[in-house]
Amino acid sequence: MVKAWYMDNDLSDQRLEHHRNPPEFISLDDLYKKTGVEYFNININTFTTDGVLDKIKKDRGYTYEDEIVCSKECLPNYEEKIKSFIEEHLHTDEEIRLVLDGSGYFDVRDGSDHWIRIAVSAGDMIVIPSGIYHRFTLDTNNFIRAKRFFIGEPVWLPYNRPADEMPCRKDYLHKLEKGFVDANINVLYVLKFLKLRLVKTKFSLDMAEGMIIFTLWYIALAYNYYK
Ligand SMILES: CSCCC(=O)/C(O)=C/O
Ligand SMILES: [Fe+2]
Ligand code: NI
Repeated sequence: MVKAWYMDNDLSDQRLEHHRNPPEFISLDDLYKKTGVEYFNININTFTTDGVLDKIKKDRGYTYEDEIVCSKECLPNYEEKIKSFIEEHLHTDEEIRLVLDGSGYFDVRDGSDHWIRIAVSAGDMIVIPSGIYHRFTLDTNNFIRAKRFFIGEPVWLPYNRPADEMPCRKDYLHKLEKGFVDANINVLYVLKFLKLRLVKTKFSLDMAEGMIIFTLWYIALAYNYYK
């Protein structure tokens, strides 16, 4: 089960946990609010048939998938790859991983540039937004097997920090400033308010529902246009 915490500033072996003293854990809600990192819990025993992963893939347009195994035996150019994963970097696209076996740490920077460590193991699926500075390391088990997803043709290229002038970085900072959750909460408040008003003005519940679906559709269109 995933856990996330703020890291200490100790630069020794990155495969260790690196808790602060005392430890400062962070909930998945706060992780999303502070970084935009999303989390899904997937049942790895049933995911090929239960439809949960299929729905996520369909909703989010993940058209490509493959598997990566990080271990000395299985990863070509192991030392080099492990070194590049732990370098602080960003990508122009989301980094989407579903852990099937083993474990590891994804570290992401929050808005104040502090490292948050996300400990992932089997069943943990995380979506790291494009433009966020992050890194990956194996833990002391030295093994992880994960699915990688992508929208369209995969681009794995990391851009090491500093990459502050990249459009995806500016875009990410803009989203961070606006607040990852506030936008969703605002929409929910608007819809709740709308439903109350419509029902109060003697609209039938069905018509109110219809108006809300129309509003949602309109908001989605506007969002896609302006994002
Ligand atoms: C478990 S996936 C290996 C790490 C990786 O692919 C990546 O891009 C880290 O930033
Ligand atoms: Fe990455
Ligand atoms: Ni990467």
